[in-house]
Amino acid sequence: MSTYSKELEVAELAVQRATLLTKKVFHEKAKGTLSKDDKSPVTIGDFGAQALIIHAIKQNFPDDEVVGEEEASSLRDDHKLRDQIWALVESTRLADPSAEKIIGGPIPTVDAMLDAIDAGNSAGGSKGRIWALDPIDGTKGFLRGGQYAVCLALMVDGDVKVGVLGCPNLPVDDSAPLSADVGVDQTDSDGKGVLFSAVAGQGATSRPLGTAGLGQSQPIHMKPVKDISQATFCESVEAGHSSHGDQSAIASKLGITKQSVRMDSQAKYGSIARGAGDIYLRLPVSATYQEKIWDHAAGDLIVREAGGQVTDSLGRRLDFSKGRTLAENRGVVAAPAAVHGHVLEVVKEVLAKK
Ligand SMILES: Nc1ncnc2c1ncn2[C@@H]1O[C@H](COP(=O)(O)OS(=O)(=O)O)[C@@H](OP(=O)(O)O)[C@H]1O
Ligand SMILES: [Mg+2]
Ligand SMILES: [Mg+2]
Ligand SMILES: [Mg+2]
Repeated sequence: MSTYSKELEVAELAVQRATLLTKKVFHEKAKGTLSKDDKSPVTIGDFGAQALIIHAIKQNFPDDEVVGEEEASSLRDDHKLRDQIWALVESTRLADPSAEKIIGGPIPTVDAMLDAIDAGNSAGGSKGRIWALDPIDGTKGFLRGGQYAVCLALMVDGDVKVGVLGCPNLPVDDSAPLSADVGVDQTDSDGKGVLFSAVAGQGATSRPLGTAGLGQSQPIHMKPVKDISQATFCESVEAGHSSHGDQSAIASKLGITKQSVRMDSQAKYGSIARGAGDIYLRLPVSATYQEKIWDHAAGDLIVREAGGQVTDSLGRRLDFSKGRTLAENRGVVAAPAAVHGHVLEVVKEVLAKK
């Protein structure tokens, strides 16, 4: 058995099961949305997916810790919302009973569900086995009908070893070109749904995120960039999450005339890892915001294992060992390894002029 094969299997199946739940909510008009203290949204889909994934981790690796985005305090008082989530969680099973068993079967009780959500409270850090979980990355995209991703990564002593991204609204086909509207008015109908995975030192793969079971996996690679002016660059939809102005200045300095592709979530990392896009730029808007580890851990590994390089805007590798945030990093620059240095020079030039 190769290293981390059990962790990869559990992570892939747990993410697949969680996407079955998020897909149900995606099609509901009422998504049980709450506004968190930082004013960002959370839905019954985020809570349910976090419960299912942490349950799968704890059944298989009881001593592992989890840094999960969500926590259950608001549900402990709001029984209506809690029961809505419980109904979803209870009704979400993998089609294959043996696969369902691998990820721990059903959650036994509503209290066990709340406890599973709250088990995502690890402080993170540089020691031991810690999973980083974003049950729905791009919640705003999820609510808008755009892209979103269910994201899970295992870190060992602060290094990402396994990364999985479930992207229900991206095309299955790795060779499908990135359409300019990939981030808006999306569906998860036929031909949609892809699961990206990587294990450190073992490459990156994609496979269909089928509802009946995971499809065959195949290796993915970033596209060699012959002429950077022809590159496709990806960025956030929300102007408050990354600086569209800086990113457009960087693109034009690189000679890129093509419109950027805007989409929510780590679907951006998956899209460049399989060569549908080339570059992901996330330049900081605020001097104080610290990126969260669950927004980057899986994508960082998948891009690097597909032949890319990922650093912050100062050229430092993303450091997942500093706790729940990337406290020592500023922004993200992800590109094929061969052109990353060039892109980074331009990033530094543009930021220096500010
Ligand atoms: N101010 C600020 N700056 C940078 N990033 C922020 C900020 N506020 C929130 N977030 C996080 O952005 C996550 C979604 O990032 P995306 O790249 O998908 O952004 S976007 O929604 O397309 O704009 C989003 O993840 P989810 O909450 O999982 O959706 C947030 O963790
Ligand atoms: Mg959020
Ligand atoms: Mg997120
Ligand atoms: Mg999230």
